[in-house]
Amino acid sequence: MGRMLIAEVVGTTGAMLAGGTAQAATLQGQDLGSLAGLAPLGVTVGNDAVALVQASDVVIDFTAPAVTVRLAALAAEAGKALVVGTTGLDPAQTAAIQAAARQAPIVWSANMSLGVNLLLGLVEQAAARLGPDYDIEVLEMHHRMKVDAPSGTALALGHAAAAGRQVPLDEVWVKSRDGHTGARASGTIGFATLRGGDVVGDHTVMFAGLGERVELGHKASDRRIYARGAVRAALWVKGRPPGLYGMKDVLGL
Ligand SMILES: NC(=O)C1=CN([C@@H]2O[C@H](COP(=O)(O)OP(=O)(O)OC[C@H]3O[C@@H](n4cnc5c(N)ncnc54)[C@H](OP(=O)(O)O)[C@@H]3O)[C@@H](O)[C@H]2O)C=CC1
Ligand SMILES: O=C(O)C1=N[C@H](C(=O)O)C[C@H](O)C1
Repeated sequence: MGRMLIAEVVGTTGAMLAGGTAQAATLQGQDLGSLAGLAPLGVTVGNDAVALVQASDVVIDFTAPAVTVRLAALAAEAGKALVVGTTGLDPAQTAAIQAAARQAPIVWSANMSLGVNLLLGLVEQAAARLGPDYDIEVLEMHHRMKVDAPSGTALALGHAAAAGRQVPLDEVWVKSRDGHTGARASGTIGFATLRGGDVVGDHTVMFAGLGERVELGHKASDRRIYARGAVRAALWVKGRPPGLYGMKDVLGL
């Protein structure tokens, strides 16, 4: 995603690349433009997150949960805006982002695409309308390099379905199944995770009733949609008051 984000920032009117950090020693000092397959930009990879936050109006983060928590703290300290795409945060890490959003404007979304954010509303509506006689299952597939499961998007879809039913997701979720599970408990929301190849991101929410099944889904075929959404969020969040925002706010959905 880092490379995609560089290309998207450079190609977007009104946006300018202030810098970027990476972890790998081999990347330090390399030109960010060359890394992204563009002409050299004269801006190189660093490893100083404090300097990056100081140099930026908005920081875009697609990394790993521990990095996101640190960046959110730095953004809060400096009062700088942050866009977070990273998934797989645990409850304590989630609380840290929420706390940082009291001092800085933060857009946080498990999926920056327009299609998925539209789907979230449709799923909430379907869950509310179809009612408890329809069993809800969320199925997702991603590329073999993905490290967290279920995907952030699958969990967001689960939250949307739970909101439609007016129940907290963590009281009804079944994140995986194995062995003698017994019959499906009524009212639960199940998750199934597939990993393989170069799948960009497939999500399906099934509402399985007796005699029919409704399926709502989204298939991403180009990771650029995420970068495009993130840069749009960055332009939107600059200058906003502190708070935790979502793509729904950015897209006006
Ligand atoms: N919200 C959305 O729309 C989307 C969210 N994502 C999420 O974004 C995250 C990243 O995904 P992806 O790009 O595929 O993952 P990658 O593993 O390819 O990239 C993660 C990057 O984070 C960097 N990183 C890790 N630790 C540090 C550190 N301490 N300082 C600086 N950089 C660091 C790594 O740098 P290095 O290479 O040097 O190790 C690497 O470049 C995941 O959580 C994924 O789920 C992905 C796509 C869309
Ligand atoms: O890691 C990915 O690739 C993606 N991660 C996000 C998620 O966990 O939902 C968004 C998208 O599905 C791609």
